[in-house]
Amino acid sequence: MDLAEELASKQRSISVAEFFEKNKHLLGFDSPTRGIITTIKEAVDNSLDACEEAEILPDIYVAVKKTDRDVFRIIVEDNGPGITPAQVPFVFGKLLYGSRFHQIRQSRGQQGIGISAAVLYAQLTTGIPAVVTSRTGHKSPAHRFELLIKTETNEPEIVKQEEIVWDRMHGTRIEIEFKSSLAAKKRLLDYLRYTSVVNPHARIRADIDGDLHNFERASDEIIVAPKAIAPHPHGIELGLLKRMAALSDKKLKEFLIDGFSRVGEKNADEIIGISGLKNSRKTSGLKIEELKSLLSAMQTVSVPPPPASQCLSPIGEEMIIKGIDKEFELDFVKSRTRKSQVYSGNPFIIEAAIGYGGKLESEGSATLMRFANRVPLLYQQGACAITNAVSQVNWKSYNLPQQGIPTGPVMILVHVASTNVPFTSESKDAVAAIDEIEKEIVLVMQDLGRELKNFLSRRDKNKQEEERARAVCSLLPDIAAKVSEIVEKPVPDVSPLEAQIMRKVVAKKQTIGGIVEITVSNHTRSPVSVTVYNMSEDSAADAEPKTDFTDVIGSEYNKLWKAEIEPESAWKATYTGTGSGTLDVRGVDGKKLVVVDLDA
Ligand SMILES: Nc1ncnc2c1ncn2[C@@H]1O[C@H](COP(=O)(O)OP(=O)(O)OP(=O)(O)O)[C@@H](O)[C@H]1O
Repeated sequence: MDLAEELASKQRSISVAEFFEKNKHLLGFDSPTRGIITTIKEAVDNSLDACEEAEILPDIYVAVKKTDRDVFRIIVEDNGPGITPAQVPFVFGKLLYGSRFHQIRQSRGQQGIGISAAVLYAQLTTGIPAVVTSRTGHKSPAHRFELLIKTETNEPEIVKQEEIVWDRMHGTRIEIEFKSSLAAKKRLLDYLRYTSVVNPHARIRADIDGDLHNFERASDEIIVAPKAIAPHPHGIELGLLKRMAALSDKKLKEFLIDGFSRVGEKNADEIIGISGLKNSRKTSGLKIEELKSLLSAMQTVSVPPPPASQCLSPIGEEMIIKGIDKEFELDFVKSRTRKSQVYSGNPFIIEAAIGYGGKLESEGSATLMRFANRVPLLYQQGACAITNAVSQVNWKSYNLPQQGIPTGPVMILVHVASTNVPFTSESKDAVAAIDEIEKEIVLVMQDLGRELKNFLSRRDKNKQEEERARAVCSLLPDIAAKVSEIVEKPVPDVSPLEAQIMRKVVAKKQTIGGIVEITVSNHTRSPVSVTVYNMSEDSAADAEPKTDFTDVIGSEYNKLWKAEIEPESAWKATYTGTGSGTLDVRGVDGKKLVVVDLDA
C-alpha cells in the first residue's frame, strides 16, 4: 500500500461532539475549576434569555453541591417558559442545536452549543447523565429526563424519561455532575454579582456548597426580548447571499426589499443598476459571478443603518445605576448609553459607567467589569478590545493614575450590546479588536472621565472648606473665653456656633404641586440622621415626629429618614406636605445639629 492509500484508509468524518470533547477549552472547559463557572454561565444565560422571550421576571436558583471528594453537582433552575418534552433531549443532548443562531437580534446565547457542552463535559469526567426537569405550564405535566450525548453521532441518548409531579408551574431545572473544585469561588460570586448588576430585573438565589447568597432584583420592569431583523446589505457575505438567493423564488427587486433590512424601492433600483443585472431575473437562477456583482453593488449603495432600537436591548443609564447601587457602595457613579453605531453591517450600542470611592479597594488596578449582551466576561481581560480601549484613554488628564487601565478606588463598567458581538473565540471571553467598537468605548470613557474629574475636584474643594472650618472651630473656645474675660461675662456655649460652621445644611423648597424637595449636604465626618417635623402645631424644641408624614413615608419611615449620610455626600428626598415645616438634623447621639425652617 502506498502512502496516499494508507492515509486514505485513515480518513473519516469527525462528529461535532467528538471534536469538542477533544477541544473543550474552545468552549470554556479548559480546567475543572472553570467548568463550574462555564456551566452556570451557560445555564443562567439560557434562563435569562428564555424569561425575556416569555416576558417573565426571572427567578433563578443556582446551587453547587459537593457530592464526592472531587465531584460537584451544579443545579440551575428557572421560572421561564419551560421546554417541550420533544425538544429537551436535543437542547441538552446535541451540540449546535438552538433557537437563536439564525436570528439577527441581541441575545445572550447564539450558537446552540453552550449547555450541551456542559452535558458533554459531565459525561466525560464522571459519566453521570444530566438530569433535566421542565414544565411548560400548569396544564402540562412536568417531564424529567436523564440524558447523555452519543459522541460519535452527536445525538441525544435518553437514559430515562418520566412524567413527574413538580411544584413549579413552569420552568426548567438542570442538574449536572462533574469533577471539579471550588477554587474559583470568588470568581463565581463575581459572575453572579455582575450578572445581577446588568440584569437588575432578575432575582438570583445561590447556594454555593452551603454558602447562601441572594441577589435581589432592583426593578420589576419586565425586559422584553428584542425583535429579529433581516440582514443588512452591508453586513452580508457571499455564502449567505448565495443561500438566500437559492432559497428564494422572488425577482431581484422584491428579493432585495423583502430580504434585507432598510432596503426600499429607491435603494433596490440603485443596487440593481450598479450590479448590471436585470430586475426580471429570479434570484434562484443567479450564477456565482452575478451574485458577486450583486454583493458588491449592495455594499456600495448607501443604505440607512440597521434599526438598532428594534433588535438591540440596551440596559439604560438609570437601570445601570440601580444595578450598581444595589451591589456596590460607592461615593460617586455615573452611566452613559451611547447612540447605536454599526460595524460591518452589525448594529451595536456601547454603555458604560464609572464609579469611585466607597468600599472599593484604594490600591491596585481599577475594577473593570466587561459585558457583552448583558453577560459578564470573566476571562481573557488582557486580550479584550474593552480593556484595550479603556487603556487607550489618558486617565491622568482626569486626575486618575493609570497603569494601562486606571488605578485606585475606581470601578469601570462597559457593556457591548450587538446582534453579533465579535468574540475572539467560541468560549465568548473577550471582544475582538474592532475599530468602531473601540472608538465608541474611548469616547464614552472620556465623557465619564470628565464627570469623575468634576466630582473629584468638588470633593477636594469641600475637604479644603472643611479643614478651614475645623481650624476656625478649634479657635472658638479660646476666643470665647478671652472675650468673656474682657467683657466680664460668663463664657458662652459655642457649640451651636461650631455646629453652624461645621455643618452645611441646605434646604430647598419647591412647592409645585405640593411637592417639597429637600437637599441636605452634610460636611461632617460623623453620620447624621434626619427627621422631618411639621411645626405648624408644636414648638421646634420638643416636637415629636408627626405621624401625618408617615402616610407619605409609609413603612419606610425609619429606613428613609434615619438614612445615614456619608461624609461629603448630598442627600435628597421628596415628600408631600402642606403645612409649614422644619428640617431637623440630629447627630447619631440625638444631639440637635441644626434646624432649618422650610418656610424661610
Ligand atoms: N432554561 C431554558 N428555558 C427555555 N429554553 C431553553 C433553556 N435552555 C436552553 N433553551 C433552548 O435551548 C437552546 C439551546 O441552548 P444552548 O445553551 O445549547 O444554546 P444557545 O443559548 O442558543 O447558544 P450558546 O451556544 O451561545 O449558549 C436555546 O437556543 C433555547 O431555545
